[in-house]
Amino acid sequence: MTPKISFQNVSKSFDLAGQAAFTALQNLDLDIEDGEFITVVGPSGCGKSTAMNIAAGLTPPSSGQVLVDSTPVKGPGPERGVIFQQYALFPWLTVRQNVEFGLQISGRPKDERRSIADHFIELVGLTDFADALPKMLSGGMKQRCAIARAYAVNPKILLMDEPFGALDALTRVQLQDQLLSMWSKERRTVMFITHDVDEAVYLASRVIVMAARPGRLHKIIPVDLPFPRTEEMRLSSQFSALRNEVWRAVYHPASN
Ligand SMILES: Nc1ncnc2c1ncn2[C@@H]1O[C@H](COP(=O)(O)OP(=O)(O)OP(=O)(O)O)[C@@H](O)[C@H]1O
Repeated sequence: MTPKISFQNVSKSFDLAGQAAFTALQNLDLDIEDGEFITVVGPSGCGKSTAMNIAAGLTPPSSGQVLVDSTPVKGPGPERGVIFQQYALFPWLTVRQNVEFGLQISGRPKDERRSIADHFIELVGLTDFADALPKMLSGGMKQRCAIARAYAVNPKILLMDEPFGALDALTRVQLQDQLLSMWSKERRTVMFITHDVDEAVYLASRVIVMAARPGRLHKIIPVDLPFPRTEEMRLSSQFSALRNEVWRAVYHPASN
């Protein structure tokens, strides 16, 4: 099967004034299958965001290439939705208007925009706040709105850079379940960066562990837990074994 996203020998260096170029990412080879949910973990500075930004078309690679559906990425595209840790909502638009925004740009008629937006607002549990402005929402609600907005434009790929990083533990767990439930209904290919080892194991079918200096792929850990994931699974011995394996790979890469 052709991978949905294919990193092919991707490297990125940054020229630092007066110093030798800094290698943020070195020779990344990674295939992500259509409909797959992968998480990416690794110590700070190992090139996770750099890799994602290259796939998003926001940063060009120094060498190598990323293919999406066998076509080299040359810039951002509507088939790739990007969600960052900051909510990036328009403060002067309501929840519904924020979610409709991307649909408006793509020229969808008004009625259609409204029904698509309402569908995704319901999916993320914000129906009662559809007419509220972002300033009236909690951090978790803003992030749900950002997710609904990204989903509404129907991207086949979601690139998520620590989207739940700023949230409290309970909201985070709720959003993880919501995201998985949307993913199973609306099957997308997801690349999700996180610093949270539990989150990495809970969400993914494979955890991609990166190492730093230079940023590179260290290990791929398959998560053999069935979907849908449940709260009981988090407490299982299989889950703890996986969590320990990921933890060791991230924090003790030399012995793994
Ligand atoms: N525009 C830039 N100019 C110079 N160096 C950069 C630039 N962007 C990233 N870097 C460097 O590249 C390395 C990788 O950064 P990146 O943001 O990809 O890491 P990360 O794994 O996502 O880190 P974190 O987990 O802390 O977010 C870091 O050392 C960073 O300082």
